[in-house]
Amino acid sequence: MKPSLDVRNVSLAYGKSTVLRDISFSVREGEFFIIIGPNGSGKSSLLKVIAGIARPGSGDVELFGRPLRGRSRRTLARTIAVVPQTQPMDVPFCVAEVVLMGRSPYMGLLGMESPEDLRIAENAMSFTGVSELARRKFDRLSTGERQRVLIARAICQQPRIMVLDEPTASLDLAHQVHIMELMERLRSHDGTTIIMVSHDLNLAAMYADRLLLMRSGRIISAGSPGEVLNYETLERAYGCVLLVDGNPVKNVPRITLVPAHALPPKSGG
Ligand SMILES: Nc1ncnc2c1ncn2[C@@H]1O[C@H](COP(=O)(O)OP(=O)(O)OP(=O)(O)O)[C@@H](O)[C@H]1O
Repeated sequence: MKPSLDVRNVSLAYGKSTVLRDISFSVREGEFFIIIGPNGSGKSSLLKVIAGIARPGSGDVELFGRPLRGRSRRTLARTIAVVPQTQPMDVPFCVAEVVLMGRSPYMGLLGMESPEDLRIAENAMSFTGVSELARRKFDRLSTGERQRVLIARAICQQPRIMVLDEPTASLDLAHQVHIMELMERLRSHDGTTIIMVSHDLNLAAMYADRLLLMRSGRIISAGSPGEVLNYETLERAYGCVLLVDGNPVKNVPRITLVPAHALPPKSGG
């Protein structure tokens, strides 16, 4: 399959601080691709570069073989949709209005929605299970509800690539699985490429076709969950003691944090 995303030798600095160093990888069309790594390793910065929000100091990004550089926001928004980290925000709109904003890259100069735009927005709300919330104020929703509304908005863009920054953070277990299943359905039904940042290694292992493990702005490892999630690589990346064994539900590694008090006493001490 052809790559939907090609990142070549990308570096990024904020002022004098370099946060991405010579990053290269590609993502196939319809792939579920998850970026993992410790805090501050550059995951969100990488997503910003991929989505055209941050411009790399050097290197190139291509979407479906065409350079990202120079494309207008409107054109870009028809190819790639971003679901940002959910934070409480002051948005004076109801859910239906927020979701419909996802159609703006397709609307005319007057910004009037067509019956087709409304139909797409309704389908997106139904897909993410937020139709009953349509008239509620967005900023009064729970974190999980807001997350699903932002995903519905992104779906309205009808993107070929969906980029999500920690979409399951602060969600309960059922909602975490729900969000991951929604993404899996988008991938398998529509062939949408899913690129996600996650701190949940076990969830990532269950859903990702491939993982990218970062540390200090560099790629430490990339490949299938089985290739990336071994304890030497993970302990090097995270600097803590982990147990890696087999997941009883799926044939992928399972990661368990080992607290200091659970370690056997050192012999000869
Ligand atoms: N706008 C900014 N200006 C200056 N430094 C920034 C900015 N955004 C991020 N950084 C720094 O860049 C580095 C990488 O941050 P980034 O948010 O990409 O990491 P991350 O892997 O997503 O972290 P986390 O897991 O904590 O969300 C960090 O040291 C951070 O402090």
